[in-house]
Amino acid sequence: PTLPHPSPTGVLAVQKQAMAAGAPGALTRIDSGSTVYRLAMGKADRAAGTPMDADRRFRVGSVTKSFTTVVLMQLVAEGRVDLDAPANDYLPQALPDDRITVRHLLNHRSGLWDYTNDMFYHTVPGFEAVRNKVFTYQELIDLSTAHAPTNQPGAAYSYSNTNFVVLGQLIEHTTGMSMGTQYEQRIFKPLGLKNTSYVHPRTTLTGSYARGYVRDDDTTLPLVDSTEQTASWAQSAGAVISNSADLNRFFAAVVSGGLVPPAQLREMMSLVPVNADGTQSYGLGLRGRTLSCGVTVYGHTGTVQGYYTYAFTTADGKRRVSSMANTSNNGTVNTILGGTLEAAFCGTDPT
Ligand SMILES: C[C@@H](NC(=O)[C@@H](C)NC(=O)CCCC[C@H](NC(=O)C[NH3+])C(=O)[O-])C(=O)O
Repeated sequence: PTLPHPSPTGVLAVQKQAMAAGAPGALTRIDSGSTVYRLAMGKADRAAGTPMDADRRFRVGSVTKSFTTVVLMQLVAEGRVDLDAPANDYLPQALPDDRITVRHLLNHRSGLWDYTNDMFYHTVPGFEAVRNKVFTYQELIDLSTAHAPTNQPGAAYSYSNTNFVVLGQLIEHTTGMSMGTQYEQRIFKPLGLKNTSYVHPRTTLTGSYARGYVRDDDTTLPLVDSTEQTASWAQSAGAVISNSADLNRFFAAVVSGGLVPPAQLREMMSLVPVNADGTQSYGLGLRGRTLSCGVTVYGHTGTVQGYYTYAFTTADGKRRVSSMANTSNNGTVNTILGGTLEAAFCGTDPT
């Protein structure tokens, strides 16, 4: 089906609403065939008064999970990892349940508790306690397995950062190489993603970037500048830094088979509904969103202190959008920002 034209005015309306709800700034880039829309407003740096622009780098949070999945699926294609084998076959230290398969980690059905539930129960104190900390994968996994599982392996979908921390440990243990090197050699370099990096545990962003501001649980308190952090609590579940152009190029490459062979791509894009009306789904390290005009788009969302991200593509890679608002712990902003998908793919314009 041919898509409606993108609505740049619809994107601007969404970004304006996100700012009214507390985001210091927002940016969106749409690549639609050879047409590019770059839309930004508000501030990239509140203290300096620097205006936002659509090319600035930012922390992409869980969009990292799609990068980690590409590395893993390349290992599957190379015959080095079997999706349906017990994850314990590939780990230095066993998970409590041998029935957890590699696939369960990729589709959030392992039942492993998400340690961030405890870590960030109180948003700003939790963040301040870890922002300069460096964790090993095992330390994060141990925080999770101190809790009972949320479900039996395979029995239910339960989103958990722990799954992708285990996958980071699995990839490093299997290849003997760091995640950073794997991202660089298997994705960043081949695709020429010059604005994408994995600098864990370095805390600073380089080049032209947006600062991020996390909101306190007491919303009467000022925003906290959360730009510099090790992101070691997230690592292979959320520590990639990128920009809208690179994310759009990445997801186009994923769905057009430029990064993983057809068999593995089919597995990644096999979506299982995860909400009541089926408009939200999950494949392997990929979220699916079915929009009002009937199109299902593939990609991932991201939430890391100071940054909300949406990065999605059509199944054929012809139209992609990446949006970011530089605040977090503000569900209203996060929901509003999701409206850029409707504007970009369905031409929806609330004005
Ligand atoms: C949901 C999202 N997941 C991710 O991006 C991962 C990396 N982030 C999280 O799990 C949220 C960590 C806390 C953020 C903090 N929240 C709190 O501290 C809440 N008390 C904040 O909002 O900055 C996704 O997959 O789309």
